[in-house]
Amino acid sequence: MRSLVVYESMSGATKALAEEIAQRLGEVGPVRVVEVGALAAEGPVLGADVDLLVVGAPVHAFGMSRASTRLEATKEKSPVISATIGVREWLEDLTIKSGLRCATFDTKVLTPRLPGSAAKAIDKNLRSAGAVRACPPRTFSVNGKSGGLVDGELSAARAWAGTLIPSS
Ligand SMILES: Cc1cc2nc3c(=O)[nH]c(=O)nc-3n(C[C@H](O)[C@H](O)[C@H](O)COP(=O)(O)O)c2cc1C
Repeated sequence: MRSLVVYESMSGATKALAEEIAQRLGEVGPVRVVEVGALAAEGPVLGADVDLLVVGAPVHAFGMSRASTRLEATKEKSPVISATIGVREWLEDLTIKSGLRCATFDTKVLTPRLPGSAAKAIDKNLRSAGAVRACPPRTFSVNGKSGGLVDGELSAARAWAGTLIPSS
């Protein structure tokens, strides 16, 4: 199984999860983990050789980030990792093969627990573009806007990635 793990991240929490997920998926086949702006710079068409697409992003203002929320994030921490575009903008131009398996995740603060999901929005967009769900969207928790992952979330992400591997 060839996997592509795409992430957007401001201060590194979502990136750390993406790398953990990629490491687990790498146990069963080739995997690439890439920041969304870097991938978008390669063009809007996703390689036909990908079997599983995993996309992760932080929740900003109850959903996917926008240019304005990413600017706001730079006030929390600068420089940010995803400094060019976010998943929202990448999805606008994305072309994928029909039937591509996809899984989405997001990061959001543990307390106060706020409504809203980036993962659900990404999932909806990917399925509109022709992807099929490998599993429901998943949320992982962080300690405040740039306080890093809540303890246990890296191992939870690893376990979640394991559920994306089809049993042979
Ligand atoms: C501008 C901005 C808006 C945010 N809005 C929300 C929100 O609506 N709900 C929430 O739970 N967390 C919110 N957060 C916290 C982010 O989800 C958190 O910073 C992110 O998960 C950290 O991941 P990263 O290190 O990969 O950027 C917001 C953060 C920023 C910077």
